[in-house]
Amino acid sequence: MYLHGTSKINNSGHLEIGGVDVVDLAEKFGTPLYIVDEALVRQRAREYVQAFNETGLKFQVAYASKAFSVKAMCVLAEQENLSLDVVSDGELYTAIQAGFPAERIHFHGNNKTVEEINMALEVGIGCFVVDNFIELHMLNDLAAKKDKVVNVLLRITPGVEAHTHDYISTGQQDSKFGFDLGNGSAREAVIQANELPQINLLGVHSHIGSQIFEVEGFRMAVEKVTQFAVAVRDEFGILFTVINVGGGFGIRYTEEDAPLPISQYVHAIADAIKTNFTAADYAWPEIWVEPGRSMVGDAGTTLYTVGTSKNIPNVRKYLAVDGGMTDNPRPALYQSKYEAILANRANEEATEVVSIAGKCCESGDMLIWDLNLPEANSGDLLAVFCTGAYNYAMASNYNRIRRPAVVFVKDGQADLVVERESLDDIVCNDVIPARLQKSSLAK
Ligand SMILES: Cc1ncc(COP(=O)(O)O)c(C=O)c1O
Ligand SMILES: N[C@@H](CCCC[NH3+])C(=O)O
Repeated sequence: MYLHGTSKINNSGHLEIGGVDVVDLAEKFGTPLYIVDEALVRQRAREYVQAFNETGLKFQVAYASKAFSVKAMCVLAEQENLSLDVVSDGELYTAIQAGFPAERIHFHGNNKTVEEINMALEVGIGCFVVDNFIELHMLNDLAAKKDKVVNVLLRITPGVEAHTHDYISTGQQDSKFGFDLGNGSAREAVIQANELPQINLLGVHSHIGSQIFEVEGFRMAVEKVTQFAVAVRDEFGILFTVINVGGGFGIRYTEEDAPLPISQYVHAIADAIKTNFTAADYAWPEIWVEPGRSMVGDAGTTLYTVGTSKNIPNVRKYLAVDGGMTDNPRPALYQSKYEAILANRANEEATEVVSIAGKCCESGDMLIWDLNLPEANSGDLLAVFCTGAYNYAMASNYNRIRRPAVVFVKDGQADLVVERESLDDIVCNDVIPARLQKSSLAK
């Protein structure tokens, strides 16, 4: 059994996270429950900041809030001196409501709306990561109406294919994101951005994919970006002062995963920047990164209550829990693998192999296939590890299932940061038009 961060098995044989017995958490907050190990999130943030401090480069570590965006997380990011990457008005609003400093917010997205851009202009965010020509001109026009000049990075697709799941590799040429480096559109974007009066071009952004375990892809991306920076300097005299290499740093979900220490990714990127820019006699730019998964992924644990089971002799035993693809769609989307234990009987020997099913009306609603566990009974607690990133963030109300609560645990204290949805929350946006109401139907 691999335990992340402050997780351990206590004297009662229960899983404990942040000094809190999860059996107590289940009693107090109910299940399913997302539990976030606050100390581990802070540790990850500090690993990034410390590693960058060692490089001597100017930097920003922008937490990719798409991984887990709630107000308490934005406060934590602020306290740890991170910047914030947002991709929608919802993520921006969450950050602003949490009091996150607007000037440290970077706005992403391949289809930002007029309303979203206006909102970002009004609150005065630090940087727009511009994805395409339509957005570039829209941003210039909207900024002109407010008499503002805005900082911009151009998102480019460097043509680097990360060795990861097809659906989450985004640096290759055939991608919906960004200006293509290979076909000249990135060059054209620089020319246009440079001519637009409200645009202050800082540099470029690239993101090669997610859950990446090697540094080679980042090195290659930096090399391509440097070549582009040099070409732009030599042709137009334009200098980039910021290079953003995105996120994608991998984490350990199961023993199959072998991520590198955060400092190794950081130093590889920094070294590549220094070497390439020095060789081109180019002043070192600031380096920005956007880690999401590696900031919060292994700090999250989802706690479920075991309900029913179905044994098909010589085939498989299914064990059903009170959540599923609604709180964790990743196994269904990406065939992602997770580790789990019986949290209230954590010291007991595994005696059988079971597959963990969710409660949705969907055969694909499986959380884990073939998990070794002690024989579980209804009422036992199952803890699934590494659910901090893209779980709450991607949760849905399919089957009108209520989204779970989220608690932060630290030093023996547990604090609710998101309340469990109520049945009233489920229907709160529903409207029955007058013509469908009972009185009109009766006519
Ligand atoms: C542009 C961009 N930045 C940052 C991230 C965060 O990636 P990760 O959570 O893998 O660090 C993503 C998602 O993959 C992204 O698309
Ligand atoms: N949502 C994906 C990765 C994020 C992609 C964002 N660009 C996951 O759960 O792994």
